[in-house]
Amino acid sequence: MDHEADAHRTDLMTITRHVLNEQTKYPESRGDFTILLSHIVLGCKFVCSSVSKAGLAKLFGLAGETNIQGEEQKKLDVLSNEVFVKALISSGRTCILVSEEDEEAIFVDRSKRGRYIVVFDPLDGSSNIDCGVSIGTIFGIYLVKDEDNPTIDDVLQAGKNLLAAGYCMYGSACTLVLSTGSGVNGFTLDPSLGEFILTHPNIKVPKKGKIYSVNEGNAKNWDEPTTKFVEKCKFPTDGSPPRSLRYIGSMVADIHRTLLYGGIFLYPADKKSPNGKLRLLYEVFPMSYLMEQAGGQAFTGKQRALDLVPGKIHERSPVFLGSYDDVEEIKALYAAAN
Ligand SMILES: O=P(O)(O)OC[C@H]1O[C@](O)(COP(=O)(O)O)[C@@H](O)[C@@H]1O
Ligand SMILES: [Mg+2]
Ligand SMILES: [Mg+2]
Repeated sequence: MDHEADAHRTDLMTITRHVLNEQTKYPESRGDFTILLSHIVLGCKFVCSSVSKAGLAKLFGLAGETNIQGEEQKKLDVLSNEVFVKALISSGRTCILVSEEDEEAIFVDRSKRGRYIVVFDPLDGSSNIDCGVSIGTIFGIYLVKDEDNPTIDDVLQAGKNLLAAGYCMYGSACTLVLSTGSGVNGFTLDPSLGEFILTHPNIKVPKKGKIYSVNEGNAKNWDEPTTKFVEKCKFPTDGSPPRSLRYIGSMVADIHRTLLYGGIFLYPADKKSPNGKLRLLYEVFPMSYLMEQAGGQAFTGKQRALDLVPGKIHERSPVFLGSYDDVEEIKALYAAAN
């Protein structure tokens, strides 16, 4: 055997093995986190399979449509929520769940309770479902203070306290991007094997990007720093070429592109929505955590996004996140305006 060639062969790493490897860094670990993640992975596989069949809904009676027998079916975002709630509770490792789809936090029954809090957006970018554009699931994981007495204050923690965060994108491939606090890794589902395989090890967002991503339809209501930033992207005055605009309208897909290609994603405050649109706990925090773990930054217009402490579970926040240098630029514009 050619040992040199063998040494250069890349290891085949499944998500389960990756998480088990991470676990060995914590000798006191009881494997609870690994079990929790395996249930999140299960939820992602289930939703991925439902999303891929969404276009057939009318024929076969899948989510959100009336089937040929005239039976009403559940909408895909409602179905996804039920899948994740069930998968998380049955892991036996969660104590509080916060979902975009549920007005109140879910406190898990004592008999099935564990140490982890999971905040999640079961189906992000849901307006893109019907045209087959990429959508996803976003999640963040916190630890509860006292497993026997979980309270809502356990959920209202700063984003910097997250233990882990990730998203699964249901796009041309099903890709799960995860950080457990030591970098960011991306896994692609091999549909025939049913396994997520490490395809994007140690993702680092380029230090500076050539793309900006924003809903320009809101431009007439923007504040001055955002307006100036976008103007600079289109009409640079430093001799650099104009930046490209890319906006999918699914946060998962826009952030995935930003992580891999660099650039900046903006959902600013505006006159109509003074807190922006995106939800702090299950959209802004997990994505900001991933961006920082990949070497980028996340800023609210006033402060580091992960330093915010939510006052309520469905609170919103403006956010600017992406390549380190691009976020520095918007920070400088806000500093100059204040
Ligand atoms: O349509 P807009 O205002 O540009 O908003 C797009 C944003 O809204 C969202 O779709 C909100 O997510 P949901 O589909 O989970 O409600 C984000 O994914 C996306 O970044
Ligand atoms: Mg969303
Ligand atoms: Mg959603």
